[in-house]
Amino acid sequence: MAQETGTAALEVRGLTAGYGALAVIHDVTFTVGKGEIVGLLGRNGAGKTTTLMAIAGFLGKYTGEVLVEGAPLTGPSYRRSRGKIGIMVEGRSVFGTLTVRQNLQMAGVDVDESVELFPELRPKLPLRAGVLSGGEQQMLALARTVGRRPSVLLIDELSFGLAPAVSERILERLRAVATALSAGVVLVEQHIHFAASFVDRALIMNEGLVRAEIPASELVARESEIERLYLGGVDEAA
Ligand SMILES: Nc1ncnc2c1ncn2[C@@H]1O[C@H](COP(=O)(O)OP(=O)(O)OP(=O)(O)O)[C@@H](O)[C@H]1O
Repeated sequence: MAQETGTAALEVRGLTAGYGALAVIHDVTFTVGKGEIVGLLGRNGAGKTTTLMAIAGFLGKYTGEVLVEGAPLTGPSYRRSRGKIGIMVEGRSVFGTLTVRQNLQMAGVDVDESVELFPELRPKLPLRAGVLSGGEQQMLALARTVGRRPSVLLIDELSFGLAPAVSERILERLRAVATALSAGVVLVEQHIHFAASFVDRALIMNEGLVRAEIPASELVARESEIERLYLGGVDEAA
């Protein structure tokens, strides 16, 4: 499972961020080890996507600190995200009219390495990405994101809209990639049962705050408590 060795892949300290003057997430603090997958769970609007965007530096000014492999991130957002952080927030971000091979090449990734990490893509290389299934497109989007070998991967709802068996295969590939690259992964996942199978621990967010940190081994047993306190009505979480 987790392969934390020495310096963490990602440290988020006291991160407060939002849109314009409106802070949406507050004092978010957590660490992700190398090779570790941390799930981010929460109801709609809890601040999960905002957390990923803020870590990647896409939200302008904020308070707090983000460190990748011990080094604080500074500088324009594009430099951060193109370097040590890979972020996938908009689902299937592939070019439908280009081939799978061209999609990989356009992302600047090594095609041979990509198909080693994602063997399912090898027979699809000459096909236009638009004819791939939803799951295959999601895998291609993931391959494009991880192909530059980032230290940190921020992934939003990889399983959204996919059949459970397809989601499982993609999440298995994500686990293999995290291990192969020693990358720290933050994975937004709506389904507690998927999270229990594929993350090492989960952060439960509610109203922009991290309310609990729960090991994967306890997620299913504590499902009803989590649903009641954090994923249910707003007032109940107080
Ligand atoms: N571009 C934006 N401008 C202003 N407010 C925004 C913007 N994007 C999101 N928000 C607000 O920030 C809050 C958190 O949204 P966010 O998308 O981070 O939640 P989430 O946990 O990812 O939800 P979901 O599971 O529905 O995707 C919500 O109240 C949302 O309305």
